[in-house]
Amino acid sequence: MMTQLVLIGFMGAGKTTLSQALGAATGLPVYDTDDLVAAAAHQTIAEIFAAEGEAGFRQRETAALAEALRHDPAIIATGGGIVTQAENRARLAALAIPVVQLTVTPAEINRRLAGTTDRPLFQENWPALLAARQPWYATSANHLLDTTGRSVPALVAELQAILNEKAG
Ligand SMILES: Nc1ncnc2c1ncn2[C@@H]1O[C@H](COP(=O)(O)OP(=O)(O)OP(=O)(O)O)[C@@H](O)[C@H]1O
Ligand SMILES: O=C(O)C1=C[C@@H](O)[C@@H](O)[C@H](O)C1
Ligand SMILES: [Mg+2]
Repeated sequence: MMTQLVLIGFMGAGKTTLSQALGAATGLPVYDTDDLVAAAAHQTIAEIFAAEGEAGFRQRETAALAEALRHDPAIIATGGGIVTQAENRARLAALAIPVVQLTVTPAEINRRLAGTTDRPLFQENWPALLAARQPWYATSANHLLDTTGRSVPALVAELQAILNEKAG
């Protein structure tokens, strides 16, 4: 049986946080493409960007998504830029499992990520990135979940309902 769920969305939308909380609530294993990339490279994401540029990181990330999807059951958190690659968008759009786009307002992204330095692209003109990616998240996902002002437990309950919908 397919028990998989993928979380996509912009930096700070809560993909990592909610994947961990959903994994804890369900006992399902969690795979985060950012962690898979860092583990395979034995480097942090910032180090990979510095050494290989964004292009090198994207190649590694595309491989990590394919790897994560080989696991079942699996709760899969992606990096915020997974949809920048046409190959990943096509892969996600073709999945017969829940692909949930997490959204959050720009003001709340700022609040959540203020002071962080571990996301190289958050240090740049991220509102322009968000605008460019918006249509790609939409075409890659089959569920939408707004996280703005909502607690992690409430959001986990929504994700569990999406998983159960699929199972039922
Ligand atoms: N529902 C929420 N309410 C308040 N804060 C949240 C919520 N979800 C996540 N956060 C906080 O926002 C920050 C970013 O969350 P997280 O790392 O899960 O985002 P992400 O979507 O995985 O980002 P990235 O694309 O960079 O991996 C964390 O400090 C986290 O605690
Ligand atoms: O939105 C992005 O492009 C990124 C998001 C993070 O999850 C990391 O994958 C990395 O910092 C790039
Ligand atoms: Mg994350």
